[in-house]
Amino acid sequence: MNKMIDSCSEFFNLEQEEKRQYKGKHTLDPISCGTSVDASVTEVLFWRDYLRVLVHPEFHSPTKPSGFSEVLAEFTKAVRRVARDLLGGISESLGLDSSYIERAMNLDLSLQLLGANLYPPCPQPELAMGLPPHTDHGLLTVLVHNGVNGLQLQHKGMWVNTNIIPGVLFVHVGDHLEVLTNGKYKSVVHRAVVNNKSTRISIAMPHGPSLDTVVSPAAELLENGCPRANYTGMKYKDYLEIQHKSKLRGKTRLDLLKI
Ligand SMILES: O=C(O)CCC(=O)C(=O)O
Ligand SMILES: [Fe+2]
Repeated sequence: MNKMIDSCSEFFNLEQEEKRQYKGKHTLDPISCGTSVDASVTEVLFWRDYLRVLVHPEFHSPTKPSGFSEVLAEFTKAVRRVARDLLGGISESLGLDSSYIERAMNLDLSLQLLGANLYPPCPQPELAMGLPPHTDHGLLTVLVHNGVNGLQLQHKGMWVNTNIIPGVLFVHVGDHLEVLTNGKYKSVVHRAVVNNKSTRISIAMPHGPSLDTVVSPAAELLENGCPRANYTGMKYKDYLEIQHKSKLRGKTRLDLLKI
């Protein structure tokens, strides 16, 4: 985990020239990096550099810094194993077979992303935001950071600071687990704030279904006592396209699927 954080730090320290080749424009570009969120759709800038890499089902990696791709490959595999185990446990918690989500979401071809964020110290942190309030699109996101806090979760209308112990994997629920479970699991609205002392690095790894899976509430969950589906189905890939074009704000994209 520390090796992955160090490698991301080295990537962010590369010369602009070397990073320029990764100026991705489309949501499924294998590698993209830049500043803020996506300057083409967001007029407000955020205090953040990012690197976004598609790591599964096809593995991609920047070629520099040296050793990056080996560290990323190992991290990708280890984190995917954790996410799959958790999804097995979540299936059971819903009274379903432990392999239910794995099969229904076609996890052998699951979309897994590396989302690395760098938040440098900000002279006026009260006037800036690292990442605006949003939910993640996948089933689960596994997050680690370099020990500098900054992630806040929305709970009952209030922002709650997280205090993530270094070395711990922090996991939150994404939009598609909310849809699949018909709202039994709720995706978490979160944001990243910045500070004026230390650089923060976070690595978020969203795990989704396969791109062509149409996700709708599991029929098995609608049979017993829950009379109707609260969400319409949508292909995961189409949802990602919509998300890419919209401004990051709270749960607005999930509202599109609510019946
Ligand atoms: O930096 C953080 O803690 C949050 C990152 C995040 O929410 C994301 O990359 O989706
Ligand atoms: Fe997020």
